[in-house]
Amino acid sequence: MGTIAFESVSKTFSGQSEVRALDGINLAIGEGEFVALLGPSGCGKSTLLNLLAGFEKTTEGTLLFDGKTVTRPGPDRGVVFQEAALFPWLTVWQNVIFGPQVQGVSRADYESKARNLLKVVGLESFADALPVQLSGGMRQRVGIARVLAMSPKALLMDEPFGALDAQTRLSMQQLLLDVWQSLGTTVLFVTHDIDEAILLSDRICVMSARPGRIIRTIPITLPRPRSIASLTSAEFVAYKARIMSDMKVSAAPV
Ligand SMILES: Nc1ncnc2c1ncn2[C@@H]1O[C@H](COP(=O)(O)OP(=O)(O)OP(=O)(O)O)[C@@H](O)[C@H]1O
Repeated sequence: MGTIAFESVSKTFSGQSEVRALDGINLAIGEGEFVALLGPSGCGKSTLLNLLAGFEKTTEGTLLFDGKTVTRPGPDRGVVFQEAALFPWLTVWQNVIFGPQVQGVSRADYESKARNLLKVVGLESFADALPVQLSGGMRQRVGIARVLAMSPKALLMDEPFGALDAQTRLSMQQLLLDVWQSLGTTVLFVTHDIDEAILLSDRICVMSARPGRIIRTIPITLPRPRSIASLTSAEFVAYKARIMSDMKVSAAPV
């Protein structure tokens, strides 16, 4: 469960001027797979994720989640954005249990799961804190726990660590590797960051500038379980060189 299929999906935004954001996207993601979308700003990465989240509608093509056409948002697809959308007036614990409570899950069913999630994200001792008392990285940890508390079949992550400093970002990448390793949830992860895409994913889809197309799919076969130590392996560096060349990224002239 948690399978994703984009079949010839295109998206045009109409307004004063039309914007062809995505063109002919074909992408099949299997259960438990971790796929990164990598590409320049404005290439349609967020649009692709928003279609799958059910926030936007396709213009052409078919988009299936677990074999059913995506028509609206749903708890089977948990979305994590750059800034965790926490309720500032609720404690960490109340934020994490909010979704299951609203869904009518019984307290007995959500309580042990939520406690475990807080442990997994290293925030057991902050259960009673308010979001304002937390750092950006801690807030993002709560955001992830909050989404996972809904037991989604897929996690849709849109630059979730983009606003964090380099060191916090590394620790969040490690956390996500560990969470994914233990839960096996399907993940679609949007990023600009080549290192992040290689470290985390089973497969990287490189997108072109607008209109967004998938121009290259690169399987990443670095051994798992991975850790941030993988960032310095020779294999990792070889992947990076190849992707930089695919994306035509080169050192700026001095
Ligand atoms: N609601 C909208 N209405 C009109 N145009 C839009 C809308 N949403 C996105 N676009 C346009 O579609 C294109 C793709 O945007 P999108 O945000 O998906 O790109 P992105 O790859 O995620 O960029 P970034 O990495 O900068 O977030 C852009 O040109 C953007 O301006």
